[in-house]
Amino acid sequence: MTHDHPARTPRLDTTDLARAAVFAGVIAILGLPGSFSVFGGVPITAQTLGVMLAGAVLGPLVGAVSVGTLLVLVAVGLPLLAGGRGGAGVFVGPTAGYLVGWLVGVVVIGLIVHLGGRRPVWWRTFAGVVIGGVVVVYACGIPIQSLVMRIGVDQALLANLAFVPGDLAKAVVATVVVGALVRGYPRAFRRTWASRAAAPREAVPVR
Ligand SMILES: O=C(O)CCCC[C@@H]1SC[C@@H]2NC(=O)N[C@@H]21
Repeated sequence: MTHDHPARTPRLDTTDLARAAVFAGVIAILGLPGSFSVFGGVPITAQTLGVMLAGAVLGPLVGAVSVGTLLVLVAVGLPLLAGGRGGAGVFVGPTAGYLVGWLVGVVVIGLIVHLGGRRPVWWRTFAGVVIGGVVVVYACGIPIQSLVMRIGVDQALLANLAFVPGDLAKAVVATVVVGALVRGYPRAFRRTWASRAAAPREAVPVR
């Protein structure tokens, strides 16, 4: 005899943590080419590509663990941000809002890309990385930048236009990479929290 088991609360296991650590490493490595400062101490950086990939591949929960881990390591002083920066000071500087935006953004990306627990399709991946990895990151970053630098939000917004072409290019690269992974290494997406949460309830034997 069997009956439906209530939907399981997905738990993080060691594989999830290992995957989160790998992507925290990917984001850190993408900081190695350095950064290009445009205006007011907010650099152009390839690390946002890593955030996009973390959300799109790992999903919202493991993606958040990945970015959260990187931010904790930065806060305790590891020089993991582009240009070899780190330390608690960055969380009160002009880029503080963007860093918070990475954490919120990775969750939004994961939720959109893995909507309904389905495998990523290109248009949802692109929409997810643009909304979570660009719109959400700017929405968190611009107000804090304007506060810290004591400039108008409109001025900060205008300065941020410099990031748009590069960030859209990163969104395209992230979409292509995720598409290639879906085709060539679909296992990469089997363990996302969203897909496990949406999995059909298991029929468990009643003893
Ligand atoms: O290194 C830091 O302290 C965080 C950098 C934040 C850079 C922001 S993220 C969105 C936009 N796109 C970029 O390439 N740079 C800015």
